[in-house]
Amino acid sequence: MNGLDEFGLIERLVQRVPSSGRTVVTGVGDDAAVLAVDPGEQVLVSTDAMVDGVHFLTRTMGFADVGYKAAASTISDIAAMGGEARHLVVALAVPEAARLADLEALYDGIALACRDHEVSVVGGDVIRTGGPMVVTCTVIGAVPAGQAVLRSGARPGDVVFVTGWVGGSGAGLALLLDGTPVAGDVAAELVACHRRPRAQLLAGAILREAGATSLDDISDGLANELNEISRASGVRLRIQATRVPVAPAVRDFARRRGEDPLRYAWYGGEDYQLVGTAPPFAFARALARCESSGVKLTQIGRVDAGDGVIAEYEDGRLEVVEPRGFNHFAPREANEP
Ligand SMILES: Nc1ncnc2c1ncn2[C@@H]1O[C@H](COP(=O)(O)OP(=O)(O)O)[C@@H](O)[C@H]1O
Ligand SMILES: Cc1ncc(C[n+]2csc(CCOP(=O)(O)OP(=O)(O)O)c2C)c(N)n1
Ligand SMILES: [Mg+2]
Repeated sequence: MNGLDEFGLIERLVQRVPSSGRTVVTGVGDDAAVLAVDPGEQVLVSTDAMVDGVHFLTRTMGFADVGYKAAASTISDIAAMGGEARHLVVALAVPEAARLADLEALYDGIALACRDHEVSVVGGDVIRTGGPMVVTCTVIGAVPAGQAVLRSGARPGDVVFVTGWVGGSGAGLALLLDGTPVAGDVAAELVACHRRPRAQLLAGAILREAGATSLDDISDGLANELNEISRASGVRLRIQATRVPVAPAVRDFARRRGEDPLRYAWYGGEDYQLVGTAPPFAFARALARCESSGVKLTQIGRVDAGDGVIAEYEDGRLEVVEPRGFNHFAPREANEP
């Protein structure tokens, strides 16, 4: 580590990231951070690990991308509760072969994600490992007391919606792994979706305020997340497949590979868009606010009594959407979109 010991390394890395904020009483440097909460709030906490060889390869991501995505994908869990993200704690397991410049690039990626999402780093841990690099981010956020949007509130009659475009990250990964020839701008867009996802904090807050009844972020694929909501809420979700906003670049990419573009939306994962439900009047309110804020929001279906997720295709075909998608403990071939 260029002659730096553990404490020198921590100092060097922390210098690169935003570390103060309105609610930071004591940040990096003591046994624990001291954080203020406003009256009438509840605290949100979530953690996610990113592992070399599982979540990224040197072939698919640079170190700055790894840092950015580790932070943004963790922050996304706060968006999925309708909350405000505030602080990040970063635990870093550093393999023997890592160079200081790699860790600095990783931290520059974390710093950029912190700025984009208005979050500060208030602590962490650095350890050496004989195994692969592991970056674990823990995010701390807040939500008005009693207003966090759970997965369990969907009710028959609600609208099912998704934010933004989906499928880009899975297609970007397929492109990085197999190198399908596509136009330069299409390739750049798909790769950016995979490497630099953004947490949908504004959309989450708008949807909470408008009265969404459930929310989840797309880490493992739309098929998995819809099934999570169906299971937690005890309802059936009926999805109109043609309404799923598969990104135009994904359609282009899939066409060249002779694939169904929808597979990247159902099973690709890591889009970090939000999927959820709301009563029709609440959805209309959210849609108006999203339009005036430049947030894309699309109705993709309806909630019925029953269970499971059903997709309706243009030709009238109905299909059960199985909760298949990324699963760490499934056989390797089951994790391909
Ligand atoms: N090792 C663990 N110990 C305790 N809770 C866990 C553990 N791993 C996951 N969880 C919890 O299980 C739930 C589902 O986890 P996960 O599928 O990873 O959620 P998500 O896809 O939203 O990140 C979350 O509430 C998470 O905090
Ligand atoms: C090299 C490589 N192979 C496969 C993937 C795909 N992938 C890895 S983890 C994952 C799902 C999201 O990660 P997870 O740890 O399950 O996040 P969580 O659901 O806990 O938020 C996906 C789609 C990838 N990003 N990179
Ligand atoms: Mg998780």
